[in-house]
Amino acid sequence: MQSRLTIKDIARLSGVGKSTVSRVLNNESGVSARTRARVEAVMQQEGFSPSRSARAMRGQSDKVVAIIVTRLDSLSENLAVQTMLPSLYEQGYDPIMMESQFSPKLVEEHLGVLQRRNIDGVILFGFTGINEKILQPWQSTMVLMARDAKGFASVCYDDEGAINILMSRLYEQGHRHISFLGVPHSDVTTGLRRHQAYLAFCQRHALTPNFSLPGLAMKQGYDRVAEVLTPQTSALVCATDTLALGASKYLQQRPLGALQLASVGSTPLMKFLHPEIITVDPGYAEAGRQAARQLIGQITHSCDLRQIVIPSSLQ
Ligand SMILES: O=P(O)(O)OC[C@H]1O[C@H](O[C@H]2O[C@H](CO)[C@@H](O)[C@H](O)[C@H]2O)[C@H](O)[C@@H](O)[C@@H]1O
Repeated sequence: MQSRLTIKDIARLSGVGKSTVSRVLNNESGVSARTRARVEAVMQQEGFSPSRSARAMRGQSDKVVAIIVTRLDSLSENLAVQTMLPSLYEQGYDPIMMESQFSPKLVEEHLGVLQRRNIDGVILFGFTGINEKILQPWQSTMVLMARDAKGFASVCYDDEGAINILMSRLYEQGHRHISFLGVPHSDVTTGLRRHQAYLAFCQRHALTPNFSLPGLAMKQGYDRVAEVLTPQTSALVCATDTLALGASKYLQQRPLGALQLASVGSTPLMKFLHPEIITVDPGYAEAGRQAARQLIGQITHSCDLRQIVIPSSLQ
């Protein structure tokens, strides 16, 4: 049962000041482990769940959801977030943004804070290495983005489909020496699945694969593109727009003759800077819309936990 106690009451019962309780709630530093444990024990014992009442007292929204992105500077995640926000606002939800930096530990910490603040739900951009156990308390009020997990709602991209579309287009155009710049297999979706789709296409069409898997950063595309270029290479598929932007900068500085670039992303920046690059849109905007709709449905108990896969489309 939810308690009617205030932060002041918790401070009194724990023998600390209000600011210390607030620090514990916000997971801030400056509180000893012993004090933190004492305050948490009191809150648990009293069934204390502060945020709704605190928000209501401040005249703020009582409907709050969190969006945990992996990187605030990710073009693809921003596109998804941009379409989540209007749906959330429309239904009266205030979003809180957090960043995980691909750190499972940070995800755990963020979820701890959100749980203590008793928020309504979470949209979590997933990644390899997150311990699914820490997600369990959120099973009915969480939507995973770009990853699925048994028993959770999710919105994913068709990684294999995106690469197949690009490879088929290049093959139709007559390219037979197609290289690939990607992401290490430790990243199961953007890394392993996209690379495997490239290899499978090469095998089906008797093409010789030529690839490098540097990572997600633009600089890695710039630094490593030369590794995959041979005198025969006529096309290059990049697993992400960001890698393609790095590769194209390298190619601008050292022109190597005609080379058709292709990438997964189709972000506005890429379309503006390089309309000549063939791109596939994995459906980031649609994914954002669907995730917001799904989460609201879960919070209001009006929809099941669905696993949604957004189809890719050639742009
Ligand atoms: O360079 P970006 O615009 O950031 O796009 C790169 C890829 O970002 C996303 O994948 C990465 O983050 C996912 C969580 O959002 C994570 O699950 C995945 O392992 C990471 O590679 C996005 O899902 C991809 O489509 C982008 O290509």
